Amino acid sequence: MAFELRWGIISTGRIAMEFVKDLLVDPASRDVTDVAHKVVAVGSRSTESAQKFIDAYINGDNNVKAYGSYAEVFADKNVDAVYIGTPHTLHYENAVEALNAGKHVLCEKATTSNAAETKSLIKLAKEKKLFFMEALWTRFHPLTLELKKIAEEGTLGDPVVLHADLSADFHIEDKPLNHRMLDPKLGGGALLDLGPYPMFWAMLALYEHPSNKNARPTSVTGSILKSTITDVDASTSWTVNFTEHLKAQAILSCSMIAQTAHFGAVIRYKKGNIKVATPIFRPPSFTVEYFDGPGGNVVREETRSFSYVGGGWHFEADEVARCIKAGKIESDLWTHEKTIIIMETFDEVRRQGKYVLPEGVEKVDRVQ
Ligand SMILES: NC(=O)C1=CN([C@@H]2O[C@H](COP(=O)(O)OP(=O)(O)OC[C@H]3O[C@@H](n4cnc5c(N)ncnc54)[C@H](OP(=O)(O)O)[C@@H]3O)[C@@H](O)[C@H]2O)C=CC1
Ligand SMILES: O=C1OC[C@@H](O)[C@H](O)[C@H]1O
Repeated sequence: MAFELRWGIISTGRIAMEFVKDLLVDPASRDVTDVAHKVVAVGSRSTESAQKFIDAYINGDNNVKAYGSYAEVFADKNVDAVYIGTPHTLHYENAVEALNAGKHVLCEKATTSNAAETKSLIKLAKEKKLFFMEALWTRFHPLTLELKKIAEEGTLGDPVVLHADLSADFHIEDKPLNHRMLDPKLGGGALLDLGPYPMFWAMLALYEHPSNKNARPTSVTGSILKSTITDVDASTSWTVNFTEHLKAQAILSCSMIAQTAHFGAVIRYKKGNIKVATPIFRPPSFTVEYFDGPGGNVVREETRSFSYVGGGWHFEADEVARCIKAGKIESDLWTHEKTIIIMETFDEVRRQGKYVLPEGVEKVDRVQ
């Protein structure tokens, strides 16, 4: 009998819609039989919006509660886990409230405004013995699991350099100033929205590589180009070195004013490359190139492609359900530590690039 996780959703924006649509996909379509999902409540800043969301994406199911506040979702006894799909800078207070109400939490990326908030949330989750995870969905895709096996079985040797970019032209010139990509109060800009994905590939390929022995990054450099519309970052690049056990560097970038680059991520190993197709949040394929020797001539190339029913968010939902079923408070695949490292890196990039969030936005330890 599958363990059924009962979800409460807060917010009715684009990603909440994608996530809920995936919760409704039959787990059997992805060969999952141990866990299942049920949406029991949707909370929005207006009851009308919550009801519209239920009508549009949950087939108007009368058993799903429509609430005009997030607090009512947290208070609902039938909710086991809360999914947070609000803008980044609201995640902290939303997650604190959910955890204090005794709910497990899956929280969208960027987890919070800064690392101090993330650490504070994780401390609270531990105290309450509740599950907490950043919704880094790419980590749970079948493609990622397969790529990791190939990357770590030894033939390619250690990773040396990784390049990853995520850019998209958001046409910000046509957006209102309170749009979440433009408003500094909502943590607008490229880094907090798109940056988690280049950073994810660095974490997977470099941090998680067995030769790195879980060593944290040894240095970070960052450069920010501000938007001409508001004081958020339009294009950002950064490097992350892992030099304690590896000699490896990640060269990462993101932009909300450039078209998506033709390359996604390239991981360069001593004896080959892995090329991850774009878009790097949900790559359809990757190609492995094997070298003949030190000259770096490619002698063999293999491409693997992946497809499934749904958008790909259900894999992270399955992980949440499995962890909660097993009584875990964190995922082994996407640990609290990885989320903290990402947020610390973003703090440092913002510090170097002089992107300061407005007074009062960062609820814990404002970045100097
Ligand atoms: N994992 C992924 O693939 C993706 C993740 N994301 C992440 O999800 C979060 C939300 O992104 P997205 O869904 O695109 O954003 P949207 O603007 O589409 O939706 C955000 C929702 O948050 C709620 N909200 C609460 N307070 C505010 C506020 N002050 N301003 C605007 N909205 C508010 C609203 O719901 P209501 O009115 O019902 O309360 C709104 O619909 C971000 O942190 C982003 O990084 C985004 C896209 C993809
Ligand atoms: O998580 C995301 O992935 C896809 C992007 O389009 C989006 O802005 C971002 O939030």
